[in-house]
Amino acid sequence: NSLTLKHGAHRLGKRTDPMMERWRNYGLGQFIHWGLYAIPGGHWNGAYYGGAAEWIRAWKGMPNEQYDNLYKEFDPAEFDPKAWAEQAKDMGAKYMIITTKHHDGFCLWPSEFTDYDVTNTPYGNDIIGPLVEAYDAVGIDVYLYFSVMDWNHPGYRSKLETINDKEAYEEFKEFTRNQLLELLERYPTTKGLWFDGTWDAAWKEQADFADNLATEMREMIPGLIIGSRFRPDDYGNRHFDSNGDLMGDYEQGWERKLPETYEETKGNDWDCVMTVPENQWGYHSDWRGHVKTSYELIEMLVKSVSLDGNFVMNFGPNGQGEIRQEETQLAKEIGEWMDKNNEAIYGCGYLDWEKQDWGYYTKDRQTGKIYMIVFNRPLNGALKIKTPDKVSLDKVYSLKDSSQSFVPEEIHKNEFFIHYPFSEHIDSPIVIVIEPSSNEIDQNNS
Ligand SMILES: C[C@@H]1N[C@@H](c2cn(-c3ccccc3)nn2)[C@H](O)[C@@H]1O
Repeated sequence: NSLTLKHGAHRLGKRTDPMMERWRNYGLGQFIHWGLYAIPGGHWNGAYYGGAAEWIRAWKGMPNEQYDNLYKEFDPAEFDPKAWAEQAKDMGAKYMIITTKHHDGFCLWPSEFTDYDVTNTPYGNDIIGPLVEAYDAVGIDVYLYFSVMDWNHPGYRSKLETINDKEAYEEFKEFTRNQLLELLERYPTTKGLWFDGTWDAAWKEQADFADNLATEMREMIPGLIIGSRFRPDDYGNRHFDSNGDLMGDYEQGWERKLPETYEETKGNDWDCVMTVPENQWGYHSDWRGHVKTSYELIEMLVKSVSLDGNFVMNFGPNGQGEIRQEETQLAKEIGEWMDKNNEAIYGCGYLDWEKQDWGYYTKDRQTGKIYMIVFNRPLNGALKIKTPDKVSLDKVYSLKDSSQSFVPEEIHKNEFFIHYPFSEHIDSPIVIVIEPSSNEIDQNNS
């Protein structure tokens, strides 16, 4: 039996409007984490910080007042929003999420409501506006990342214990509302907000405030897309309300991890946001541990799309506003693969055929075309396919060369082998297209 919630999910099932349709067909996105934390880049006073670089202020090796004076050094001479947008375009990203304000509270836009923003730095200019403009100009939709948690604001509290806490927090809520409405006012082409820093107990008590604020934001920009990490329900639950229903427009919980099965996605829209190293969002000058290859990132992208999600790869520009060489190389390699294979990504999603060891299926939601994206080729070159009843595989060909067609060998009822001649050296995933046969429709109509 379900609880009656005032501030639980306001919609069951997926949004079906055009803005959300556009969102679910993106496939690939770019996250950009940029701010004052890029200046120390994971080091301070010659010491190495092993945590996430954008969290360096929380490290005992970084005295708060020293961090809080970094804004006096912010002057990114190499910042080139057009170049960033061009690179993202070449990589094949369809949307970009930019940190407007991270947990440290520093604002990359001129905010009327705080002095802790770009205008009070040697650089002095708005960062967000030129980025929105540059990305809009190349047709990449922009989403604004906003951290509710704000270590700089005097009214911020992680929990509300005293009367003072509650009074201070009321000011903080007003400040948060003001900044969000200001962002939507200043950047009306933004398609949505990516909220973070909403796990605090204090925020989890703000169901009514957050619900009203979400309504207000959607009135300002109809169709605005907001994930499940923004608001708490009547009992402080985020992502899924106390009845287990998804709050917001898509599930936003897949941070540095991916679902394994379609069942885990609960049939919701979702995005996965992913770091290149194990756990660095902001710029760290000394990446340690495993740094993902473009092969791994492409596999995560394909896996996301095969389970009806979007995959968002993170970039952390340095204190001068440069994209680091490792990320430039990855963007180039991913872009090369996307140039040849994006037909199997854009506008595609989950296919309910049994997953096979060789890789992932995606299905074009418009045409019904099926794509086999092969990562693990069997030593005998035989790619197994198990189909539902009444499906025949009468048009199968290589995406790279549609004249290279295949005649599947039926080995059992609804079970086939495609014998792919893995003669030439192949070091990136190949895509085989299966065009749905019309006879299934005939049979349905027969
Ligand atoms: C999108 C990513 N979310 C931020 C984050 C994640 N976390 C976090 C906090 C507690 C447990 C697990 C993760 N804290 N901040 C990271 O700093 C980055 O912005």
